[in-house]
Amino acid sequence: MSPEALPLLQVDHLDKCYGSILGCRAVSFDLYPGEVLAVVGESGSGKTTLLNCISGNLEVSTGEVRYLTRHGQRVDVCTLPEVRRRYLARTEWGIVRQNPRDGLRMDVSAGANIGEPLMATGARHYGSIRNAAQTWLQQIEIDPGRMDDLPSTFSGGMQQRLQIARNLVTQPRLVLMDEPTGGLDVSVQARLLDLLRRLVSELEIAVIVVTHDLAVARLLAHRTMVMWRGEVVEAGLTDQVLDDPQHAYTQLLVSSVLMP
Ligand SMILES: Nc1ncnc2c1ncn2[C@@H]1O[C@H](COP(=O)(O)OP(=O)(O)OP(=O)(O)O)[C@@H](O)[C@H]1O
Repeated sequence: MSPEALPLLQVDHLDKCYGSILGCRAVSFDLYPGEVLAVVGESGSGKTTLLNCISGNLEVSTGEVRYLTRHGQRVDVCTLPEVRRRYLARTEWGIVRQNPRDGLRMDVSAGANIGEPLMATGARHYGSIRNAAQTWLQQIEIDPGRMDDLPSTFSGGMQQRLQIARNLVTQPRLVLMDEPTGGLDVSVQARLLDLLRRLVSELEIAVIVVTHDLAVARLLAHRTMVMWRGEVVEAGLTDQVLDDPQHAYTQLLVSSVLMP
């Protein structure tokens, strides 16, 4: 991350209410190119609401989400016409969902799951698409010999790695991840986290990762933001937030992990 870089994303006083229910309130932060931000907090604290507002999948109540495109144009995701938002989602963003089945096409092969986003961004040469799929399968430690197998024949951890490859193959600039290791065995989680850490740093992607697992924040994120009841109660460098929490809720969150 270069010190003079402009923020890739600027979230400014974002509020989201579902009728009378608060989703999130007054959320503001900047995210720089190549930076990984963890959003942590208990269930119902507003993490997914925030992520969905940032991706434009959920209409905000008030506030702005400004994104700097590859072409140097700053756009407000909240007011961007649907067609332009879809274009950005296809060409500049990735979204990794907790359940790989929500982020994969289960009725096409593993290779096609990786090849499709490439085709959607203009790749046409069958041989090079297949080569790229093969290289990515190797990257995510899946035997390229399984290229023509359906994702349903893969384990949960393999499916999640495939979803990650499907999202990263187009070299997005911003990836949003919602509990990417949730629902996996601890040993599978550790392997996935290692892989994510390597890929994110090699490809210099900016990431917002929503998690209730502080170990995920510790391993992946440069900065961590703590949410409680829809609001950000603490934010800073991950080590600082987790080793020296200032807010009572963060202290509780950190100490509850330390308890046997
Ligand atoms: N579609 C909806 N309609 C009404 N209220 C909602 C809706 N989605 C979320 N909420 C409410 O918004 C608040 C924040 O929920 P959100 O799902 O963003 O939290 P979260 O931190 O992501 O929780 P989890 O970790 O369980 O996914 C909660 O009170 C929730 O009940």
